[in-house]
Amino acid sequence: MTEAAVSEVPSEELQFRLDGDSHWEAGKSITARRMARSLPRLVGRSLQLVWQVDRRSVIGLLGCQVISGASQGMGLLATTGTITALISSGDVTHRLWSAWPSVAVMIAAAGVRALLTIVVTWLSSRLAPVMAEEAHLLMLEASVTTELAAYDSPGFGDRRQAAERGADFVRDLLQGCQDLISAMASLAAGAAVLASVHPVLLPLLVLAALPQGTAQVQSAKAAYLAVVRTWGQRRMLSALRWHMTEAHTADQVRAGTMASFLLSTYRRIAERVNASERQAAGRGALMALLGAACGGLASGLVWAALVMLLATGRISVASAGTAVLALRTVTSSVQSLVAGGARTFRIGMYLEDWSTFVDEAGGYRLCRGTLTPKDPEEIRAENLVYRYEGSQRNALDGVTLTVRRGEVLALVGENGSGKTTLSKLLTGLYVPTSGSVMWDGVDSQEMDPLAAWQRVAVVPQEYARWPLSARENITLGQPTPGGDAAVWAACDASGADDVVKELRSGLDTLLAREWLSGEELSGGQWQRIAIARAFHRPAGLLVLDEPTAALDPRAEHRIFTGLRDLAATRAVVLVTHRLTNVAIADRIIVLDHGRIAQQGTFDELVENPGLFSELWRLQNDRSIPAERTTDELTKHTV
Ligand SMILES: Nc1ncnc2c1ncn2[C@@H]1O[C@H](COP(=O)(O)OP(=O)(O)OP(=O)(O)O)[C@@H](O)[C@H]1O
Repeated sequence: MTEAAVSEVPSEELQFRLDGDSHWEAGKSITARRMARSLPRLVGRSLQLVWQVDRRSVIGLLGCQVISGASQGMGLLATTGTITALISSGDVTHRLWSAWPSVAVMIAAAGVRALLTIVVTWLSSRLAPVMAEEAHLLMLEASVTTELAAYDSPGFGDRRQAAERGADFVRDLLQGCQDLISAMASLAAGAAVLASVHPVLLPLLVLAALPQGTAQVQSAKAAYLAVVRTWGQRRMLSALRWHMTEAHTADQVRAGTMASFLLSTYRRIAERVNASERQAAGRGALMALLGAACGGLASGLVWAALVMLLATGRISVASAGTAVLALRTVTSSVQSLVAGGARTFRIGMYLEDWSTFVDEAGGYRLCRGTLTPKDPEEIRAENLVYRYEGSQRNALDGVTLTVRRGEVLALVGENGSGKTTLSKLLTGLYVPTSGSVMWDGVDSQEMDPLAAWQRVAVVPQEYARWPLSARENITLGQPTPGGDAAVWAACDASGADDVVKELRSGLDTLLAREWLSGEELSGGQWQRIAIARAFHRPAGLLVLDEPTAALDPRAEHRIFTGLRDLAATRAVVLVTHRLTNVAIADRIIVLDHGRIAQQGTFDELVENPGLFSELWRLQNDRSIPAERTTDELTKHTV
């Protein structure tokens, strides 16, 4: 695409923002007060997480912080004793002897704090990775228990991505909480000492911290919003990175000489993301400047108050000395508190995304019935309507059909006519928008979905190439009582036996050459493994969606000659464009724009005029090659 062509693209297309994306709006409405209210809950949630994995370390951490705060208070109080002894009358030796106990307390307090800091660092570094892993696991758990339809929903990807980022931040939250607790402990110790010197000093100090606190919270919010605003663009960058570096597109990037186009597209999007971040950084710096100016003025007021108190004789010189030290402690703890609070506020926003996703599974938690189905004898679709979320039209519109055990039902039709969607509804992967799918009279929505899917075996158009052993690729980690004999039987029926026998360690061979020095298979060999996977599954409903697209004629023939035997104990739904293959089916359903256009046996459909016979004629039209004579073909071959 040329630069001129790019500039004509509507700007909303370049945002990669989805319809129904409420994240941005939600982000904008975050207020410091709302966050302050939800922070204790989020901190509680993280503590609960860490409590589950290592409660002894949590108790240790909290204990260390309390003791550290107490020893800091003792050290500060001992300062008054030290100064009083040093400035009292008498000879130097006597004054030093009187100061000694207070000095000993100060040294001991500093020693204890130094030791505790090391223990806290050790405990935190043990806990942080465990917490992060646990947070990711909870998120993965939520992801795999969503309805499949979630993945068709605008906004779900955003929520999942936000939750993933939140899970990354859980580790930082621990550090944030540590800093907060430690700052609070120091503050409490310093504040107690300061209040004992004179009660007016403390409120003045809190006042001095407020402008900086507000500024930091505002710049944290601006930084968060900059990330949310560019969410879609970041996702596009990540997709481009994936496509530019992974093996599955490496040949096309090269053969299509796409490298410079992809790099310039990446650079252009990255620039937009950077611009947004720069804007947020500028806003943050301005806020910090304002906060520091106001905070500086207020701090000056505190010091002036201290001087006034000393000058008017309201506090002694020793107390003033203590107050100076306490003020420094309290000032630095208030600053840590404000900075830590703002950081935790920012982390909290990400954590809110994670927490909401984990609680609600992105709004798509599987929530159907509890009935445990058996292998179905009969599956009936009644007036089935399905519309993908965000789509303007129905993918299926009023489909009624029945498929029984022992039967092969073929679904044919042009691209986009609804075959795959229908097969996903029959297996209970999708629930209908209206109408019903009944397994032996039980509505698919009333069945326990996991129990129902155990009764289903699917060869999808795009099958997974799991980076696992050949055996696990076939059993999907669920071996049957038949063990390896059952695996070999499935391989035999699918033609995967020839593939597995060639592998260096047979079924034990790792099929992940690219990453893990295993062996790699060709496209057709992978498809044989995918078919073996479905044949191995003891399921009453077998769905084959273009199962032989990558197979050679011998392998394809083997599959279709064995299919009737497989159908003896199963209901088989076959989706294919190769109409010669559907001759094997007992019944053929022809779909057109989501509706049933025709149905019948192969012979009936071929003989009667209609969509099927038209497609059949086109597929068997030899007129194009027939125009070239055998001589011509031979000439080309030579
Ligand atoms: N995830 C999705 N989100 C929105 N619309 C979708 C989605 N998947 C499919 N569709 C739409 O639903 C309709 C039916 O698609 P489906 O995949 O069922 O067709 P198909 O007959 O299997 O096509 P093909 O022969 O190309 O595999 C199409 O118009 C398609 O655009």
